Amino acid sequence: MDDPGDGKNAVVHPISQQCDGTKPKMSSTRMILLILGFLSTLAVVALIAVAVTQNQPLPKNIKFCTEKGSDTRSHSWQTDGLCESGPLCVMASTHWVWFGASGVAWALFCQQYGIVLDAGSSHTNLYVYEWPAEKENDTGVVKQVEVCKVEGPGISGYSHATEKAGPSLAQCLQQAKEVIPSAQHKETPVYLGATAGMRLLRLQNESAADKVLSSVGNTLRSAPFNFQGARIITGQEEGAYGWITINYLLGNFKQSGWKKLLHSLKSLSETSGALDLGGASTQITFVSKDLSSESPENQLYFRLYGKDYQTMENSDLPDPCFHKGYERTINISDFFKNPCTSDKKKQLPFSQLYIKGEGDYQKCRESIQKLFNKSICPYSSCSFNEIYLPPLQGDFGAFSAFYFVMNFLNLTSEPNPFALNKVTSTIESFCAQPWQEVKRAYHHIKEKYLSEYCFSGAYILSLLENGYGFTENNWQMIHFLGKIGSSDAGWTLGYMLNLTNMIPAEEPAGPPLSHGSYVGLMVLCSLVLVSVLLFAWLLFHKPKCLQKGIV
Ligand SMILES: Nc1ccn([C@@H]2O[C@H](COP(=O)(O)OP(=O)(O)OP(=O)(O)O)[C@@H](O)[C@H]2O)c(=O)n1
Ligand SMILES: [Ca+2]
Repeated sequence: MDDPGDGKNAVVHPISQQCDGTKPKMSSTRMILLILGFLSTLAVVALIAVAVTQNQPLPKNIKFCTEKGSDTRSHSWQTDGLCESGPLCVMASTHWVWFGASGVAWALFCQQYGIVLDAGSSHTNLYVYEWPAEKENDTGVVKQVEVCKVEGPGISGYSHATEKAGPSLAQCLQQAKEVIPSAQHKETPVYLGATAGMRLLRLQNESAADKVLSSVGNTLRSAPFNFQGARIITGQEEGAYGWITINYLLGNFKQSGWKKLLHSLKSLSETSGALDLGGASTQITFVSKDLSSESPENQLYFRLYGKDYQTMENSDLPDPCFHKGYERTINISDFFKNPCTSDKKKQLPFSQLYIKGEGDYQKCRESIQKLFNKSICPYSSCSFNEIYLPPLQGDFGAFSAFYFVMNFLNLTSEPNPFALNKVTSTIESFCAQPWQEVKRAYHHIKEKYLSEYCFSGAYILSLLENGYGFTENNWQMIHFLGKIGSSDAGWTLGYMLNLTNMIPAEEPAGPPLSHGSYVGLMVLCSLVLVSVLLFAWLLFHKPKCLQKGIV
């Protein structure tokens, strides 16, 4: 700035030439005006362009509430018809959430819901998931808000009364209706996926399996939700969706992660493998360094059902995998009924078997080991039973029965997992406890589960060590997980993410600039505009003020 108090000391500046009464030449004034006009226009255009581009609606990611509804829970939102017509919604409830688009436009988004029923071999679980609609492609935003355990057996258990399979789900559907605001019911997708129990029933009795599916389909169709199908999923899908679930919940797909998932299989080594053990099947899923799969599915799936049985001379069957003092009677006809044992059917002179526990971990483990046939492998490496298994790699999240059993035995120590020898010795000493003692100590636990923890512990160790080849060295790469955050580890979340297109086919659409660059550019453009205007103002007003100073 020129010194207004002392004309002599005034800094000589093109503008100050006017203070001397010297008129600037017309051509240079016009030139300056032209430059100023050009710069202002440029700054205004840049400001508008940056703002418009940055705040463009992101088509796939945005959903608006469409109906008026009532809300019973603090994290759900009432909606208003205005939301149907455009991005501008009117706030009608204190529960509403407003998202500002950098001061240019405002929009309201509400919660979305999805329901998945996991129709397992032993039971059915209904899960309700919730996420803010506008963020559906962000990892970690989908959360389990409810789980309901269906009373009674798994749906495959209704093979003799197929019409009862559907109604068995009614109570959990009612619970879902209460959890999800009624305005959202119509647009809430509901999926049912049936696993090993139904796969086995389909092999045994296809028409019964169809009738069960049709019964559950009818019940789900008559619920107020958006029914999307009830089907039997393959073991490969179960493994893959379990893998998606845990990696989604662990945040391994965050931002660049989705890109990694889609574009660079190499960087997927940063994901966790998934180990699932159900009542009638088990899956291992992980990303292998070996990208050229020798096995077409590049995943492995196998069914394991029941236990090995021994030469039977009489109807007493000593079983080392049950506690000493434990007894159970089973019908031979039931035993040979399922497809995994039917080819071993024998004519026996008795109709029932009396299982008598021996509580011998070593013997139990040896019997189980015989299930894993490692003698033939048509590939460079196998788990067992001729199933391709590339070298193990990275961390693994182990859930379902892996978790139930390890959790019961207090062997799920995180973040410092127990060493393999500690796990083995714990299971061994648990198996050695007499049944009466076990029952007394754990009277609060369902007898069916309790009686099988010794077998399940030995089975898990056989599967992981002899089957998959985990050793003392990489055992601690296995993390036994029940939940991650508020969501259960399992295939259902991954299934829903896939079917609702929340696993984007390409990197999620986002604003072209990062927030920092956007703010920086806006500030820069604004500064240019302000400077230009200030310059223009000085150009036209300074003479007077300076003249005042000189007078
Ligand atoms: N609290 C629990 C719940 C289940 N289990 C046992 O864990 C096994 C697996 O249960 P789950 O994962 O629910 O199996 P499903 O999904 O029904 O079976 P699948 O996936 O094979 O269809 C069952 O044998 C059950 O006895 C357990 O020990 N403790
Ligand atoms: Ca399961």
